[in-house]
Amino acid sequence: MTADLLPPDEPAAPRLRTAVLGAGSWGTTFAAVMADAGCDVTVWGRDEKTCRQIAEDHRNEAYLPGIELPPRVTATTDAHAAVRGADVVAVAVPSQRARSVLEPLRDAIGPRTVAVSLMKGVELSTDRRMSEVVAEALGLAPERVAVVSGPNLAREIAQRQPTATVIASTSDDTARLVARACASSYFRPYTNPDVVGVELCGAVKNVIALAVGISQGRGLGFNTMATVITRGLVEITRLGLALGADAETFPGLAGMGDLMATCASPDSRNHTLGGHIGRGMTLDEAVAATGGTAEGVKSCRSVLELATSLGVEMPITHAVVRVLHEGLPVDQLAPLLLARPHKAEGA
Ligand SMILES: NC(=O)C1=CN([C@@H]2O[C@H](COP(=O)(O)OP(=O)(O)OC[C@H]3O[C@@H](n4cnc5c(N)ncnc54)[C@H](O)[C@@H]3O)[C@@H](O)[C@H]2O)C=CC1
Ligand SMILES: O=C(CO)COP(=O)(O)O
Repeated sequence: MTADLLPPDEPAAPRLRTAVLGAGSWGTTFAAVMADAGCDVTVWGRDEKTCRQIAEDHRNEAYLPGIELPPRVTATTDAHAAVRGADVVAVAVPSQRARSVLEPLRDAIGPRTVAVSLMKGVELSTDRRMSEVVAEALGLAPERVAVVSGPNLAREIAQRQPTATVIASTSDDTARLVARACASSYFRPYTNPDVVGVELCGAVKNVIALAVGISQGRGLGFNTMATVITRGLVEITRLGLALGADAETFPGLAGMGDLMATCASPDSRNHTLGGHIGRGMTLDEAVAATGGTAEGVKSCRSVLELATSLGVEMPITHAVVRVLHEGLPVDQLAPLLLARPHKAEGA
């Protein structure tokens, strides 16, 4: 409904001011999503040329070739200026870099600003989820932090193809503010109080997508893919429940939804990188050939550490760690998983 169609006693909600830290594919796309939802958006990026292109030409050719950005998206290399006075600050840098990007901004965050993690990783040095890193680095109470996670491949959303997502926060007010900042005719947010579950789904599905990519790179077909996805969801659920997540989150958009999108799409960096490994590249070659941020490469280790510390079995994640980081030959991955002792499906 446009402002002039509102009844006279219902004033239009004030336009939100938002910032996005990170001018890569998801940061730029989410900025466009928020602008299409009616926000004024400032993107912060490290690269001057990229910021100038976003602000002046309404494009980010390095990350979103051919996409025209809404004019309400601007950009700066001054992170303090970007976040000052913002109602919502969304963070979309590689997970392992988030703490160092955010800590210097602690004093620039306003007393009512809400921070949003768009990241799908787990910090290596601490095994912390990204919403925990965001809260710690910015000195915010957990209820001022939200997580956005779901089947959200950046390129499709930048083309304004319809999708849905999950906005998780321990505070319903925070989740609803973020939903208001990003809801549009093609982007439908659902709120969820289960931050732990939503966030783990986003991080671990990248590891499962690596495993699916590896199997496809080895020439294996749909039965293998379905097996890895289904058993992958079982291990995501097991870890989530051990950390207190809600069982209903896992078959939802952030769980099964994102697993399906990431494990099926050639746009997924994790899926693509897994394919390179399956076809015989070394990890360094695969990282270089893929480009962009494939979070599962690092987060598989922190996820496994987290699982081990809780006594949770995650055989697919463990196998991915062994192939990527411990020298297990890629053709040994399937035999390793299939040689495990037989058991009941629900055990
Ligand atoms: N691309 C996608 O479809 C989606 C990505 N995500 C998540 O969003 C996060 C960001 O991913 P993308 O935007 O896709 O990655 P990207 O690789 O497209 O962009 C990363 C951005 O971070 C910047 N960056 C790298 N190191 C930095 C540092 N030390 N300090 C500051 N900036 C730095 C890069 O210059 C680049 O602008 C990841 O956690 C990813 O899992 C979540 C949903 C969808
Ligand atoms: O998270 C994503 C889709 O929801 C993007 O996946 P990749 O990081 O593997 O490209």
